[in-house]
Amino acid sequence: MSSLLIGIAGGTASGKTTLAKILKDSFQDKVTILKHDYYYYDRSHFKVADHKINFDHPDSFETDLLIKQLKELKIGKAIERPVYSYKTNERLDKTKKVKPAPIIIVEGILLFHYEKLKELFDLKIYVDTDADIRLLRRISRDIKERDRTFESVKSQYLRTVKPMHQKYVEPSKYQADIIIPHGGLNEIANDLIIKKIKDHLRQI
Ligand SMILES: Nc1ncnc2c1ncn2[C@@H]1O[C@H](COP(=O)(O)OP(=O)(O)O)[C@@H](O)[C@H]1O
Ligand SMILES: O=c1ccn([C@@H]2O[C@H](COP(=O)(O)O)[C@@H](O)[C@H]2O)c(=O)[nH]1
Repeated sequence: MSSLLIGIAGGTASGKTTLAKILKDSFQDKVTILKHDYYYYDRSHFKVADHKINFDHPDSFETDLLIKQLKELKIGKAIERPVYSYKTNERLDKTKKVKPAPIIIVEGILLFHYEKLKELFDLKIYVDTDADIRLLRRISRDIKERDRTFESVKSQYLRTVKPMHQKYVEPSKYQADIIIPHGGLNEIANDLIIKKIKDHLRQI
């Protein structure tokens, strides 16, 4: 089985997970989703409040491991992916088994920054959402789901998230095959991607 590898990149809170979920709902067990975030290095020795961690720099991820595991999935082998906690900045001791599937979706802010990772994708999608909308979404999400305070989201955003977005994420947009404006619930774009996936499934 040759899997179709789809990369979904875009700034924080642009709608990457939302799009990946829409595709998963449409194709169910034919889709496996991986997040680059699972591959964050362990930073449990720092507290988020220390403001010393730059989670938005390309060196924060163990990207070589993601590349290795994607190559295994692509040839039909199951992998044991890392498990990361946003609440403690920790790579946990346990791993999680991920089975191969005809469609493998990877999502992450910086996927198209790395040459060797970028070239693995059969389809590269960049979800493009205005910075003010993304910031508002991130504030709500991080307070609700990632145990953060407004002050910590604000200072992290100004210190690292915004400058790294401008330096690394935004330029990587031009590596994409498709750029989706108003990310998340853009029905026309989502329908086009669904059609592309159906074409692939018909061929295998
Ligand atoms: N089109 C949209 N309209 C309103 N809220 C959205 C939309 N797309 C995503 N969201 C919300 O914004 C937050 C971030 O979206 P998410 O898909 O998780 O982004 P990402 O994976 O890029 O960080 C989530 O709370 C999600 O429910
Ligand atoms: O421990 C962590 C790990 C990551 N982050 C932030 O997460 C976003 C990437 O996730 P999205 O779902 O794409 O928003 C990135 O901007 C990191 O700053 C974190 O805060 N803590």
